[in-house]
Amino acid sequence: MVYLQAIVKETLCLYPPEPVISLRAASEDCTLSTGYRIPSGTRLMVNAWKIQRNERVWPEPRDFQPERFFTTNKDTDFQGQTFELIPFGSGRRSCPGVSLALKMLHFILGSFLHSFKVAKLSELEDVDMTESPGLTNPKATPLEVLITPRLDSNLFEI
Ligand code: HEM
Repeated sequence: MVYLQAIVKETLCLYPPEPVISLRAASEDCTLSTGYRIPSGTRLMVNAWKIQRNERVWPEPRDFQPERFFTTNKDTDFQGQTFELIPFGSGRRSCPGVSLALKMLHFILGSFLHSFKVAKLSELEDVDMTESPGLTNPKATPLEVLITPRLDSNLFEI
């Protein structure tokens, strides 16, 4: 279960369902470390997708490496205080559904993988993970996989 939780973290890191977090307004003047000056009142959108692939923060950011959450990023969580991983946002308007979402993701993914084997259509071709523009980070090509029951077939009879 610990490894499955790391897989969910890595998935929400590489493919945040809300890649650009909605509007905020700067409450006071500030200057970012990159030198940008942001006057008070400026409307801002936070690009979580970009932050979560920033190589200054994440080693090999484009590789799918759930194990990073046991080593280099073991203290990174979804509480909104580790700003390199913010798929649920941060602060007063962060996602109130985070606990429910994580419980459901772990439960559904765990039950699904326990019950079914999932395979690619072709051993020779990788799954196309290209993303396309959209509010919810849709994939460019719909996912097609082969799903076969792992458990005895009479367990699926009603
Ligand atoms: C993987 C699942 C989910 C993800 C990635 C997600 C992500 C987000 C993000 C990024 C925001 C904006 C946060 C911000 O502006 O800082 C948000 C807001 C919100 N989410 Fe979620 N969410 C998920 C599931 C859920 C669930 C299960 C519920 C409810 C049962 C929920 C209810 C809400 C609500 C009501 C807001 C608006 C909060 C506000 O504006 O004050 N979300 N979510």
